[in-house]
Amino acid sequence: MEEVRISSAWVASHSNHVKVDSSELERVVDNIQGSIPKVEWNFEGIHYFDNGPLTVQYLFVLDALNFCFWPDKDLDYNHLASELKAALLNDKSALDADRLQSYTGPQLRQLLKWPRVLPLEEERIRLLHEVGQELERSFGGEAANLVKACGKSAVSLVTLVARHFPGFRDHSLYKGRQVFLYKRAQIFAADLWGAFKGQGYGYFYDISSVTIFADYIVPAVLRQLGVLKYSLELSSSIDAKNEISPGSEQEVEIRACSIVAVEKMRELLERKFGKQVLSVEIDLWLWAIGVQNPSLKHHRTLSIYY
Ligand SMILES: Nc1nc2c(c(CN[C@H]3C=C[C@H](O)[C@@H]3O)cn2[C@@H]2O[C@H](COP(=O)(O)O)[C@@H](O)[C@H]2O)c(=O)[nH]1
Repeated sequence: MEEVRISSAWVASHSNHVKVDSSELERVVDNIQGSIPKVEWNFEGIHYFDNGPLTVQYLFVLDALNFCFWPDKDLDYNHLASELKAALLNDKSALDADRLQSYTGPQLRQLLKWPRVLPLEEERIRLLHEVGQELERSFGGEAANLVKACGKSAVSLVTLVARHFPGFRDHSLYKGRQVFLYKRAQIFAADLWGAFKGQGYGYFYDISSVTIFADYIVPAVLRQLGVLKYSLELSSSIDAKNEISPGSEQEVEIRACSIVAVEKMRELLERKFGKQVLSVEIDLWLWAIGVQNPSLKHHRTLSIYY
């Protein structure tokens, strides 16, 4: 995703609150002796998988809702993934395009076995409807057709998803410029790649183009590793669990600098150790570290993008 790399690099070079610390980056890479620990996709064993188009539908709906869990301290991604799986095992048509268009908040809560209002619930419903309507209008109701239309290119898939589904257009304005981050659109491509083990619906000749998925866990891990350095003001705000406004300089810098840090890590792995690693693999390693550390302090932004 050239536009993600280029616009994130611009943010990093104009950043006021966040810096990528190259010497710490080198230390981290040396510590692991240039080998990114391998983390299996679905290491948690929570995802639906049947090796067919229903898996694609599942992953698309999952990534349409893959954002903002932190406002409810008991809710997390695992819950969403495993309850959507349970819903499909119980009723194979639960995520059909016509059904997606008719879910109400209480019905979604019931589907996810969640006892109270979900964070950003109205947005989740609006996005489910958007996915159902556009899948029906342009892709015969099936996310699998969306994937077939991308010609085995992850870049085309991300572009196609963003073009058809406004809820996936994860971008910001930073100092007047448009910055592209595309977290959920890119993670959809990566989830297909991971679930189908790079075969069939998961084969993309350009999977190396995908960047990390700028969420609230990976930046917190990079900060803990010392690779991201925050200003005193930003550090105190995050540690005090203050909310950071969506689209603020601080928020965009946190996300963009995380992308840049991992791209630099990738370059270093190649230059120093001759290793070619995908950003997706680094992402999964960092994310797995983060979710296994419940005391990790992450930034809190109300957003449908991550
Ligand atoms: N960068 C990055 N961010 C990711 C994921 C995933 C899940 N990926 C699945 C794919 C294969 C694996 O086996 C995973 O199961 C979720 N998130 C983000 O984390 C946050 C949720 O955190 P918590 O509130 O603690 O559940 C939220 O912003 C969510 O969007 C990832 O892989 N990379």
